[in-house]
Amino acid sequence: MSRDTVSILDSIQPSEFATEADRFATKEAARRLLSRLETPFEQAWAITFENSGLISGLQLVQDLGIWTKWTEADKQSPGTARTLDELLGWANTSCEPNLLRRFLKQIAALYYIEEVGVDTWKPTPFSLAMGQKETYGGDVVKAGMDHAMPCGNNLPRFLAKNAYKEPLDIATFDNYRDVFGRDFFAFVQDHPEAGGSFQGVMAALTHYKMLWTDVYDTKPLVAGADLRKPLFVDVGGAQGLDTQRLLDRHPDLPSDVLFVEDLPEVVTTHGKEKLDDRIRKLAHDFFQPQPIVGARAYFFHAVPHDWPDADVARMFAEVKKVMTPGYSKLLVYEVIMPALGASHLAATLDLALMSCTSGLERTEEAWRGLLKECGFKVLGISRHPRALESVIEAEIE
Ligand SMILES: C[S@@+](CC[C@H](N)C(=O)[O-])C[C@H]1O[C@@H](n2cnc3c(N)ncnc32)[C@H](O)[C@@H]1O
Repeated sequence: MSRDTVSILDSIQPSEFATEADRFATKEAARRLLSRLETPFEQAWAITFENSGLISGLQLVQDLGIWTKWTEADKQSPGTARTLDELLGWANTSCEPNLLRRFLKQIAALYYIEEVGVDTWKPTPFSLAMGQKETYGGDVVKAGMDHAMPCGNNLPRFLAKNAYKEPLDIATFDNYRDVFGRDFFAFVQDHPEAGGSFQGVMAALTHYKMLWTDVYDTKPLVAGADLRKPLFVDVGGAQGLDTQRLLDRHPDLPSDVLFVEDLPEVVTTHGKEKLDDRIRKLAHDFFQPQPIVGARAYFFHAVPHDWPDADVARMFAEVKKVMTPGYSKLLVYEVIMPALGASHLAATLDLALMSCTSGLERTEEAWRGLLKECGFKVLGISRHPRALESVIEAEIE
């Protein structure tokens, strides 16, 4: 009975699922299964010691340049097993063989590479993604090292010494500043490596999440627009993926109606994604006067959630000043936290925000209250059962 169960579980492959929703539902069931099968000790050990060793190993192999070389070599000869000597030969600096071996043993024991003989491993889709820039897998791991882990490590002590208040004031009470001496967005502006890993996570998440154009029907927005004026301003738009998606949905849009705004070093340094030439990128601080006046839509995706209410009110006030009443829309593509059954992605993001930016994921009630306070009327909320986020459409009240 038990052997049959093991072989059935071992035989399940992602390719057999008809839809992404089926794959996801089965993965979640497997997670629940693991939480029933693991002993409390196994769970505590996995959460702490396994993960801290694993993330160190993944980063070390990345620093040595081995993931990239392995992925390149695998394109020539897919699935080939590689020996320790071959992997060491790809390293960009010398490394003691037994040092690398010790890390690879743990990475294999946790199934992120496949051990097929003594000192011999095959890649997995995960390890190949670590070596491929376009997947941003390496950035997600590095951002864990740069931001999430040091901040998470500090958070319980920080909250204890601040009498367990919710951190909602960046200027006076911010965990990131407690760790790094400056708030998150100030710090990443002066530290391009840490800023780059954060931008990589953003891009990875945006690729992973549902297209906003599948959650919100963009046709009425475009049909009702005067295309002699700006159409869409993606505020804090990072690499511009959401603007590209709007253009993909409406491929006949003219030049000079689509704008992506972000901090100067994001616009100049971290833009890895290829955008259509019709999209204009601008360096703009959203707490300063908005330069694109009278656009049909000002779009904020995963931007307000980085900030407490007082700061969101300041950024919304700048767009409100240039919005045309009755024409311009405020579009906010954000998590709406349910009272019951938040997904682990939404709940984890919420805590990452608390830990790194004094931000938060908001409930529908909190969103409605905040928008009202800022002088906006909610016209509708577009949701999709499989989407992490919803699009709140609002206009000037
Ligand atoms: C969580 S990311 C979301 C990025 C993008 N909208 C997305 O969903 O992928 C927040 C973005 O806000 C930008 N940002 C932070 N402070 C800013 C400011 N004062 N002015 C403009 N952009 C800012 C960051 O650089 C970052 O790209």
